[in-house]
Amino acid sequence: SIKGIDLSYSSSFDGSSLRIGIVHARWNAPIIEALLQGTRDKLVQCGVKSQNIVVQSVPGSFELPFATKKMIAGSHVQANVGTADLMGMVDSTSSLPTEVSIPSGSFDAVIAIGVLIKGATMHFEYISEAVTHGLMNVQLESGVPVIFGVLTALNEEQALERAGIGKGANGKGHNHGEDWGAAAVEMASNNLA
Ligand SMILES: O=Nc1c(NC[C@H](O)[C@H](O)[C@H](O)CO)[nH]c(=O)[nH]c1=O
Repeated sequence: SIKGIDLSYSSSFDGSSLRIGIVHARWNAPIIEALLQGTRDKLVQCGVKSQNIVVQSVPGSFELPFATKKMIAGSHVQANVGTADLMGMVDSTSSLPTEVSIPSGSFDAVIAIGVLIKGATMHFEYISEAVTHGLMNVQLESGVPVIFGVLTALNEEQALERAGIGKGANGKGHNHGEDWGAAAVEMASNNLA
């Protein structure tokens, strides 16, 4: 489609050998949850194994660049046991969730997800600008693709529509998480080539 990513092309990438990180903010949680689900579904649809998807949350979008940098650098992240098991770092007697250190170079791409909604002050503009530049810097410095999954909405309805859960007259909208999942598989695959 003209507006979105040409999904038909990106679905030709095989995600079965990829390890993808997702860092998401917790502000506007219901919208985050929908975006996270859309992202996960698309990753799995592209062949990424669920145990190779490591999800970490941070308080808000302003924390996304720092957490993304740490995830790429390799540090203690709250990994699902599947990933830890895969790396042979956790015995089966451990309880969930497991804090393990994921070695650097573990992720082929990281998706940063946040929902910024304009309030009455300039807070929104400053965070949006800082987060956008921050994530771009992490990507260029690390050489690991960072997918920009931050909605910068002027009102809640705009955000809901972009998470595919809109309530407006023109329907529910499109879940942009699907585009981010497809972009992650494409960029990660090309980065390995
Ligand atoms: O203000 N609105 C928002 C917000 N503020 C918190 C900020 O990201 C950060 O967590 C704190 O400033 C602490 O550093 N974070 C969001 O993800 N969306 C918003 O809409």
